Amino acid sequence: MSANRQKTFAAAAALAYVEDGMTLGLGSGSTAEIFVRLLGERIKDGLRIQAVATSNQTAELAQEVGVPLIDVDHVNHISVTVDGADEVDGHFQLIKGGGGCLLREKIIAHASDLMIVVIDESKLVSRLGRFALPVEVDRFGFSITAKQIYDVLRACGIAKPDVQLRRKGDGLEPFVTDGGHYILDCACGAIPDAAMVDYRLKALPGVVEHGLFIGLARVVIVGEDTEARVLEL
Ligand SMILES: O=C[C@H](O)[C@H](O)[C@H](O)COP(=O)(O)O
Repeated sequence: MSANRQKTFAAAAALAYVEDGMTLGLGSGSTAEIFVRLLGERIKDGLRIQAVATSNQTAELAQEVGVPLIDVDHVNHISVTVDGADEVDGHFQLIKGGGGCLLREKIIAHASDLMIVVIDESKLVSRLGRFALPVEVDRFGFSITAKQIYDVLRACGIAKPDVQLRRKGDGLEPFVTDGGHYILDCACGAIPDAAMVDYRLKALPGVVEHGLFIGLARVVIVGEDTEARVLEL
């Protein structure tokens, strides 16, 4: 069965958490995009909400499908954020940032009363790390930061980390985030202690943010072939 169908079940189930008058955080990526499109349909049917987007791409889509956006610096309170993930483990720890939107996603998730993660089944893992961990870094001295990240990952028990600068599709130019930073993708194989990696990466001056989301998601909705499974902490 297609991952797209599973993503649609998950995104549709997240609508049950949306109520009139809420300010929502809109995540990024293909699953969050399905949610935004479904939200647009509800708004056409009379739902009244406003939203803040976690990427330029999501903002463009929201405008296209009629979801009213509010400037992030005019938001007082965000009730619910709905976002995708690249990996989710049994403790609701996430890897995010496959699309390079992790910084804004984390800012909005952290400011929300509730973060709901919508995924297809393939994203559930017993241990994080099969997906390369994206780390957003300042462009200045990124090679120095890459070396420091390598050392941190080694110190966290990852035997052979591989830290690579993310490039655009053409492979020539570095990928640049909405915030103007580079992404270093860190292949780890498995991450034995995500909390330690979180803490130690954040201590590096060149690291702007990383894709480990720990203690943020409280609801995970897993799209399956015929329905969605809602997991709550
Ligand atoms: O930067 C991108 C985001 O963290 C996405 O939410 C994540 O990569 C999952 O995307 P998708 O739903 O397309 O698999």
